[in-house]
Amino acid sequence: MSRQAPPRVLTVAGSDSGGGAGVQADLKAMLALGVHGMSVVTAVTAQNSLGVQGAWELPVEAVRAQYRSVVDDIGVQAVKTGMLASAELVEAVADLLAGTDAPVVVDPVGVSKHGDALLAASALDSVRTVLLPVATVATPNLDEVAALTGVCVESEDDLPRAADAVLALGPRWALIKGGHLAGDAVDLLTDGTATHWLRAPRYDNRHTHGTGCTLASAVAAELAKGADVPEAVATAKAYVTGAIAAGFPLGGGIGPVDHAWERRRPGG
Ligand SMILES: Nc1ncnc2c1ncn2[C@@H]1O[C@H](COP(=O)(O)OP(=O)(O)O)[C@@H](O)[C@H]1O
Ligand SMILES: Cc1ncc(COP(=O)(O)O)c(N)n1
Repeated sequence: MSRQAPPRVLTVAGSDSGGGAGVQADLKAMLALGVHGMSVVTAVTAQNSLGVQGAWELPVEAVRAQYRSVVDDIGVQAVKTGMLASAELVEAVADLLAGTDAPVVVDPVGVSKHGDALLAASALDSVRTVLLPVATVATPNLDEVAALTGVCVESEDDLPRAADAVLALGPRWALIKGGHLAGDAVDLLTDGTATHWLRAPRYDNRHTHGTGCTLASAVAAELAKGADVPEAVATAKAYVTGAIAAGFPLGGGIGPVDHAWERRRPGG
């Protein structure tokens, strides 16, 4: 007797050879949260704990073909986007996503934790004008907020202004990640009407490679399972917080979060 398929979630993102961020992090988070993860690879990076040693974009045709293969046969209950590399890819992906009814989580990935560029400066305008308008939830970090809106966040008090500036670009919800501030790890979720502060203890752990990818994928997984946006974000925040607390050293630099932290707990 065959069982019913779990909810299906698609990541449209770059590959991280080191396995800590990008498509690899996305698929691990999706597995941990009980959905079937699928991928459209947009770019391949040679990457490890020390940095990004090289990056190669895939042709637009290859990105479109992967998307069609997945969506036309298997179907998706949620989509997450990550590294899109160039204006051409941002526009092609936004065009594909404009045709889906599934919720779309856009993580507007700009630079890696090591400071390496993952998006061409010339693509920022396309992110603003065609990608963010198709997002159900946009999840920028503070550097991405500054690059996209010009708003500089220096403390928690600036988060509402940042969220308003991101919402003005068209996503239904903005989740502003305050992970780069000092103090508690505070994020702000709003649709312009409802406002939810998400507060977690800051873990003094430098092994945070892949935090943003993991959070956005967890939001997509929960949306695919039927949660509404505030519920999905609350569950995803708890999941990424546990993964950061359990982040481990790997190589000589910044190690990854532990996607399987719940299974490693006693009794998990
Ligand atoms: N040291 C930390 N301890 C706990 N939570 C953190 C820590 N660093 C980041 N976070 C949280 O991880 C999530 C990802 O945020 P962030 O690291 O800012 O994203 P990005 O990877 O895009 O730079 C957010 O929920 C943020 O608050
Ligand atoms: C392919 C790819 N996608 C996204 C990130 C961002 O993750 P982080 O901000 O943790 O470096 C990355 N480093 N590599």
